[in-house]
Amino acid sequence: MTDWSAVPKAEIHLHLEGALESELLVELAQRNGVPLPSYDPAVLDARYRFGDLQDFLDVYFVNLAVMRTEQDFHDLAALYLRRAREAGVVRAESFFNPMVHVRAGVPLEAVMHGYAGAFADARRDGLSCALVLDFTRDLGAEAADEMLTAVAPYRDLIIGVGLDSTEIGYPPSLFRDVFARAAANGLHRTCHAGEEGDAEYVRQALDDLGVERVDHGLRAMEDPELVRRLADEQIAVNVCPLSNVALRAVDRMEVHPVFAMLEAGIRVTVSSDDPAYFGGQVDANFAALEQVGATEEQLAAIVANSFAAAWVDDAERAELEVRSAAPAG
Ligand code: HPA
Ligand SMILES: [Zn+2]
Repeated sequence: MTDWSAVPKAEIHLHLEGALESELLVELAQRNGVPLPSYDPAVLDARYRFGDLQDFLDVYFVNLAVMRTEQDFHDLAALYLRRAREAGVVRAESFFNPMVHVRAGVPLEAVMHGYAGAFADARRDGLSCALVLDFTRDLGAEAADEMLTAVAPYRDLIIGVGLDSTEIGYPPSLFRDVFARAAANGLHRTCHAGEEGDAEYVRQALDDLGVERVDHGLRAMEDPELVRRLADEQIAVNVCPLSNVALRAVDRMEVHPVFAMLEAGIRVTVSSDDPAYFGGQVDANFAALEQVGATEEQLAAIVANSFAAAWVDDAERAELEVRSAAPAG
C-alpha cells in the first residue's frame, strides 16, 4: 500500500469548520464557557455516526457554537493547515462559512482575520493556500447575497464562492443572481450538488451558476448526457470518499461512483470534506480507494487532476506540478 502522505496533492473540497477535531472542540468550549455533552474527546468522537447529510449537519452546527474569537478561528485554520501538510497537501483551497458564526453574534472581522492570519502564516511556511467563501443554501439566496456584500472589505482574502449545507429543497437555481455577482467580482465558482440531490441539481450548478467545479457530484452519474458533458467540458468533480460512505450517499466504498467517473473521463479529484467527522485526512481518502482496488494509474490521475482543477495561474500550476514530480523529502 502507498504512503499517501508522501504524495504531493491539492485539496480543494475541505470545510475548515469540518476540521474541528474533538480535542480542539473541548479546548475552545472550555476557553469560551460553552457547554458540551461531554468533555472527553473520545466520547465525542464516538458519537459521530450519521444516517445522512442532515444528521451530520445537526451535530456540526451545534459544535460550531464554541467558535467565538479571532484566536479560535486562527487555531482551527492552523490545525487544519498543519494536518493538511502532514497529509501531503501542497495546495489547499478551503471552504469557510461565516454565516453560522455571524448569526451567533461573532463579528465577521473575527472570522476573516482569524482564518486569513493562519493562511498567511502557512503561506510564509511555503504552503500554497487560499480561502473559498461558502454560503449556507438553506438560509436562502437573500442571506447569501447579504454575506457577499458583507465580505466586500475582505475581497482580497478570498478566491471563490461555493454553496453547502442542506441540499434537497434548495436547488442551485435559487442562487443564480448571487453567483452572477460573485463572478462579476472576479470570484471563482463551485457548488455542492449531487450529494443527495439528483442530476438536475448538478445540471443547474453548471447552467445557472456557471460553476467551474462541482463538489460531490455523485448523482450526476444517473444521467448519461450529463456525464458526457462533465467529461467534455472537463469540469472537476471533487469527491470525498470517506464522507460519502459516512453520510450514506454511497453504500460501500467498493461501489463508489468515483470508478465510473474515471471510466467516463471525468476530471475527478479527491478531498476529505470534514476530516474531524469522517475518519481521516485526504491521504486516508486515497488509501481508502486504494484498499478497494483503485489502481496506481487511477490514483495518479486523481492527483494530477487536483492540480489541473486548482484555482491558480499557469505559472503557479507549473510550479506545483514540478514540486509534485520531485521525489518526496
Ligand atoms: O458534505 C457536505 N455537504 C453539504 N454541506 C456540508 N457542510 C460541510 N460538509 C458538507
Ligand atoms: Zn463538502
